[in-house]
Amino acid sequence: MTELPLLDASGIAKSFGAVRALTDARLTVDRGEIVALMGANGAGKSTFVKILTGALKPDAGQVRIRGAEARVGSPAQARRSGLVPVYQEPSLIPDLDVADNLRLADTPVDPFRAWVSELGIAGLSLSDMIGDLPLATLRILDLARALAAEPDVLLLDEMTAALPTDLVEHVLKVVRAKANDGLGVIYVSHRFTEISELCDRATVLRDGRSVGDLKIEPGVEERAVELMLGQKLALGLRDTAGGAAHRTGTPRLRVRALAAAPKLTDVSFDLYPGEVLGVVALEGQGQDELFEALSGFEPPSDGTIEVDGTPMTFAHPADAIAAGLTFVPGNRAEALLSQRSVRENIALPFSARIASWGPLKLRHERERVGYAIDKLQIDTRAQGEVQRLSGGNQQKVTIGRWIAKGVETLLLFDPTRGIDVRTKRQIYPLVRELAENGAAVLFYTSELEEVPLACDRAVVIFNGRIVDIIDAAAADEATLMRAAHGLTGEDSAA
Ligand SMILES: Nc1ncnc2c1ncn2[C@@H]1O[C@H](COP(=O)(O)OP(=O)(O)OP(=O)(O)O)[C@@H](O)[C@H]1O
Repeated sequence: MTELPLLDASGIAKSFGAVRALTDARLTVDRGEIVALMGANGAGKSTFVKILTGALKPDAGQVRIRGAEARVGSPAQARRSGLVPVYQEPSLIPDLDVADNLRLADTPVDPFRAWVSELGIAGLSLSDMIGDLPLATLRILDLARALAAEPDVLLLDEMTAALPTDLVEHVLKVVRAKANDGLGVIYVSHRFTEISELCDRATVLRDGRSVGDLKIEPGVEERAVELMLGQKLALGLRDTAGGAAHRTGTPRLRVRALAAAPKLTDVSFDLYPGEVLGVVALEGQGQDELFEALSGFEPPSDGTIEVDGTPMTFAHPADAIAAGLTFVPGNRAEALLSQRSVRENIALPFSARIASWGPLKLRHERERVGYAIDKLQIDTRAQGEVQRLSGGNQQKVTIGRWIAKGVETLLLFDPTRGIDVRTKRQIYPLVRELAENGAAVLFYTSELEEVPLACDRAVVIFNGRIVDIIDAAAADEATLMRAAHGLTGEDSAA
């Protein structure tokens, strides 16, 4: 007799007003199985995960656990049924410390601490304030909390989207080991490399409907994309030629011996107009401090920054903005006015010049906003409030703003977090177009495969210093990975 599936959800439907997020979603997970839930931005993945874990009530459908109807009417009920999520956005309360957050959710402290260190985070104190911790650490804490609850089915919604490669490796190892012990896992991700490394099977959603199941095997990627999008898409090619930058004359940004506590020790580079300069680093090598110093959020402790040949001191974000430096933070919550509309959010930078608005400018603004929405294919079905968009569509809004407005110097910190494969392919040429129109772009990405697709060169930061500068168009992931681990030249050949 074949064993009943651990989890079996079928016929799930959910609408938000006029938006039909799910019409007929289904999936099954067996004991010990890791199932990828795939779909383009806005396909309904997060809504599905929220329904399965009691955060949303479905309009229709059935959830069965080992063949018996399951009660998932609230998060507590779902948890008692063994279904435990890590949602797409960090769920810990920023104004409380770690210990208080654990108390609130009745999380046992010792297993939590054991999972935190197993997952690669050292030196966490229970008195650390959540609001002071980097996004990547928060994601690990969310996962450690979920594992400490001893689930039967773990639902991970883009858990790794903000994680650099080394932490991703820890997560994949732990999840695989738990599955080997019998845990069922639902794994939502836009990262194919992780899905093919980790998952046994994929189930694909398109426009709120389950459209197919695929066994993960070599060559499955193309078929998965076709199912997700309803059309074929060429993968793995750079769409635009590189080398728009002429690295002569005065750089837009000249950084020398920049240091910022605790991790940035000595970084020097030049960024030229017309150039997209990648930044490659594993978790906590100083990249957060570099972007905070350049955007005026945390003044550096040492070193110099010149913009177009003029020395600058950024004591406040306003100083960096006045010098033409635009920062797009990795944490979209910091960048968006969540209760305002998509259009208002994209038009935000225009309103800085409100005094000079006339009818022509307004029309120009509307056209530019429309252009960005169109170019990024932002799903505007729930456009009245940006917080109602899917995660990937919110991320597109943070970028769309600068596509609409145009920029001099753009500091992008992991800009494609949670964005689907098709839109990523649309974003790289748009970033390159900004550069070709004279912008200088600094582009940190936690996804190494983006470097050759988007950048001209990449600086590799290890231990707070630049250890390598790589010609990006030719850089493969293995080369970048070795460099990110601090292995260059002869070391890496060994
Ligand atoms: N509270 C809400 N109110 C209105 N619409 C919503 C709400 N939550 C989700 N939606 C809409 O439901 C649809 C599906 O969103 P969902 O977040 O489930 O997509 P997703 O597949 O997880 O996308 P992504 O890959 O971008 O995270 C989207 O059109 C979204 O705007």
